[in-house]
Amino acid sequence: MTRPNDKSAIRQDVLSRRDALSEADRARMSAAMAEHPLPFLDELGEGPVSGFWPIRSEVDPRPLMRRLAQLGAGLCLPVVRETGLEFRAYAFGDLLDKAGFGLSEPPQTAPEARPRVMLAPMAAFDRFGDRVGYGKGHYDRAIERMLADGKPLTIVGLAFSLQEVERVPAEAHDRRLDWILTEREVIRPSHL
Ligand SMILES: Nc1nc2c(c(=O)[nH]1)N(C=O)[C@@H](CNc1ccc(C(=O)N[C@@H](CCC(=O)O)C(=O)O)cc1)CN2
Ligand SMILES: Nc1ncnc2c1ncn2[C@@H]1O[C@H](COP(=O)(O)OP(=O)(O)OP(=O)(O)O)[C@@H](O)[C@H]1O
Repeated sequence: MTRPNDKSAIRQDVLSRRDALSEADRARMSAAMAEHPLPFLDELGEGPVSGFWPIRSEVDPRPLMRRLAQLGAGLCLPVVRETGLEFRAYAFGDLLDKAGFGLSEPPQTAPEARPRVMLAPMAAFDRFGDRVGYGKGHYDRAIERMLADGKPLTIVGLAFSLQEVERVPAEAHDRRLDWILTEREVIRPSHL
């Protein structure tokens, strides 16, 4: 049996571990994460990559986003709306709006985008490809909505290796990750 509380206990535990990292360590590990051979390069020609603008002690996906942009990928970022997450185009240098929780988001004038590859923030993850987010179900619902158009979506979870747990109590609505990137490795989840 999986109760929602299992996830919040894991979230709290792992986030306090992540908060204990120094800013210098986070920067070093975020840079290392961008240096791996990337298994989803073929998909880059098919549509934009959604990144995110880091908050608090999150992994910083921007070194990886820069590399992807240099490889020719278009980028987009999430925007929180009443109706759920929306993705809007972003290029380095564009201005972002400040939003709640320390978020930075593209303005409503930026064109809407449907990512082909999604870099997903995670509070915790396991090797089976299950993730825990901030508990709002934003990403779970956005993934559901995107897949409804029948087109492919490659979901890549990003986190520091110390955010790995033995097993996330996954629920029916959770979509598994295709890849996981940490500062140490590229993980192909074993979908058991
Ligand atoms: N960088 C980044 N951008 C993102 C997300 C994310 O996880 N990371 N999101 C992913 O969905 C969406 C924003 N969702 C968020 C939902 C809740 C909180 C938040 O901080 N909530 C509570 C509790 C957090 C906690 O457990 O520590 C709070 O601050 O009180 C932040 C972002 C879209 N953009
Ligand atoms: N596809 C979905 N459709 C409807 N409700 C959903 C869906 N996905 C998640 N939810 C609801 O959202 C809430 C949070 O879900 P969950 O605990 O899985 O969030 P999370 O994985 O931590 O967050 P996130 O996906 O935002 O990173 C739950 O109450 C869940 O029922």
